Amino acid sequence: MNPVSAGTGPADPARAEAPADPGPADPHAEPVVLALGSNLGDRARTLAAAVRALADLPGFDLTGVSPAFESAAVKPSGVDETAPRYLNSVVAGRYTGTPQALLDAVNRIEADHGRERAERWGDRTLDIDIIVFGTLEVSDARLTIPHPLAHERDFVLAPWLELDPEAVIPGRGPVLALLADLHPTVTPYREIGGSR
Ligand SMILES: Nc1ncnc2c1ncn2[C@@H]1O[C@H](COP(=O)(O)OP(=O)(O)OP(=O)(O)O)[C@@H](O)[C@H]1O
Ligand SMILES: Nc1nc2c(c(=O)[nH]1)N=C(CO)CN2
Repeated sequence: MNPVSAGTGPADPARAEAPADPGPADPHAEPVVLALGSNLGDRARTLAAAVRALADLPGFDLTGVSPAFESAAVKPSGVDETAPRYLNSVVAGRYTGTPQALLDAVNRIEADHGRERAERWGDRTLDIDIIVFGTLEVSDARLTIPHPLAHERDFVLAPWLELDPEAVIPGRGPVLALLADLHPTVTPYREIGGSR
């Protein structure tokens, strides 16, 4: 089974006008899954803009965008019902660069959307985490892949499962089984996307 098997989810409406035949897939591209989150500002608009920025990224071929899910903010001290609620979505694609180059790119997209880093798990306009990068395992000062907390976050697993019912986190197991073990905190929101 393909550990990521991206591309089975709904297409991004923002790309509906793209040419129908994108040509053959790059054999060197790795299937990647990214988790997007926002709890400040116009969250749906920000997530849609982030999806478009990813689609425009050189070397990134967008293959799927999940519906958005809403949930209360998880803080280091636990669920904070007083904080602005999050919208989360998951994006699948194929990427030809290195994981570090993808991290640089997503950090730039976050910065372009006003992301500020003040406190751990602080409220944010946009967060983009790299969840998996093919079957690669990375552990260096800047990057841990698979994302070390993805398996325990239903705000990551629930949208990902919608996109890919066969998804697996290398070393952790099927997303379906991981999600079944969690107390559900998310509620469906709606499709993100929108026009440019
Ligand atoms: N898989 C990954 N995806 C994104 N960032 C990562 C990853 N692994 C390590 N990092 C590092 O984490 C740093 C902090 O990221 P960020 O501020 O977005 O964390 P956070 O979103 O608050 O927390 P969390 O990583 O638990 O979601 C980034 O600058 C990056 O170097
Ligand atoms: N509901 C929710 N809570 C969070 C989220 C998130 O995306 N959704 N992201 C965090 C740090 O990345 C911390 N807490």
